[in-house]
Amino acid sequence: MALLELNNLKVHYPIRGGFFQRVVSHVKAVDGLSIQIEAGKTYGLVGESGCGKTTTGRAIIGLNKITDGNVTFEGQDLTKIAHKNQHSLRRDIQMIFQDPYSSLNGRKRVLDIIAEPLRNFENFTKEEERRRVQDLLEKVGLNPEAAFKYPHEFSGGQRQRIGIARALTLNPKLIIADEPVSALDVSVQAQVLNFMKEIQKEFNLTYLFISHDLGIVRHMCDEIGIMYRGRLVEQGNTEDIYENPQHIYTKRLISAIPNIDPAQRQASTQARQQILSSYQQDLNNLLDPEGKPLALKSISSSHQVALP
Ligand SMILES: Nc1ncnc2c1ncn2[C@@H]1O[C@H](COP(=O)(O)OP(=O)(O)OP(=O)(O)O)[C@@H](O)[C@H]1O
Repeated sequence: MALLELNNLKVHYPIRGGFFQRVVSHVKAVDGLSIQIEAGKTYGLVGESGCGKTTTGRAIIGLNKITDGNVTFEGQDLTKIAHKNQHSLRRDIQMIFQDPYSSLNGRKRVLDIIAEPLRNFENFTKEEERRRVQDLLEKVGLNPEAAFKYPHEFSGGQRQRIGIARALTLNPKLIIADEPVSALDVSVQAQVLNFMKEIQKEFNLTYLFISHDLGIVRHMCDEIGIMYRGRLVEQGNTEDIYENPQHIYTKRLISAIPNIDPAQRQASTQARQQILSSYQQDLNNLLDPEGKPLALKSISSSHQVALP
């Protein structure tokens, strides 16, 4: 049984107009989307801006109203179960947002940001809460003292690690990562993506990975779905689709990735190896906000990022 299933999902936004602000039409942001994600896998939802990726992610966690179709998590239809049970099921699904600069509340300490989901679901004492947050900070490679600082005291990559720690607080089964690195510069992108892969095994996570970047998706995902105007035009095993795209739209997207031509691939792989080893050096030299070396894990060869 798939962990998450979308069955003919439709999300239409009403457009209002006229004196009485009546609904005059709809934007069919998602219009009949069906996907299945197996536990422990990463499914990439890919497509150009405006095709409905974010709307899909938000509908799964209940931030957007579903017009039709359903979302099934561990066999339970999220659109049908009682509100109380929805609440407990939704602790198993967390989201990492695109922009680590705006998605963390700048007026709250990191402790309060990461503890927020805990406060909605658990009755932890202040001491238990602090311990849990500081454990998570260590897991994401930050100093536990970061708990008492504010988001503006961290770099973009560090902030995204804080966002990841917040998503991990409740030990979720599924994480929806909506363009998790597109606001970061390329060297930091590699660190965050590799880190997401590392924690996937440790925390037994399943990812729905939303991105417009086919290079990154190829590195991250077991399966992909190519989305166009609210629907899938093609889905399947990532390598199969990259090697042998069937739909004209997929072919166009893939042909637009630099260095995807097999003749050039070997050279670009060597170039990537070189860039990655220099990133590794940068990683080793990374310091936390207090100038101490960060406890980062190394990039293993199986976790290499396809750089542009
Ligand atoms: N609140 C809203 N009201 C009306 N239309 C909306 C709303 N939010 C999104 N849309 C429209 O729905 C469509 C899908 O938007 P969505 O943000 O899901 O796309 P996306 O693929 O995630 O794009 P991007 O990569 O640029 O974030 C777009 O046409 C967008 O303009």
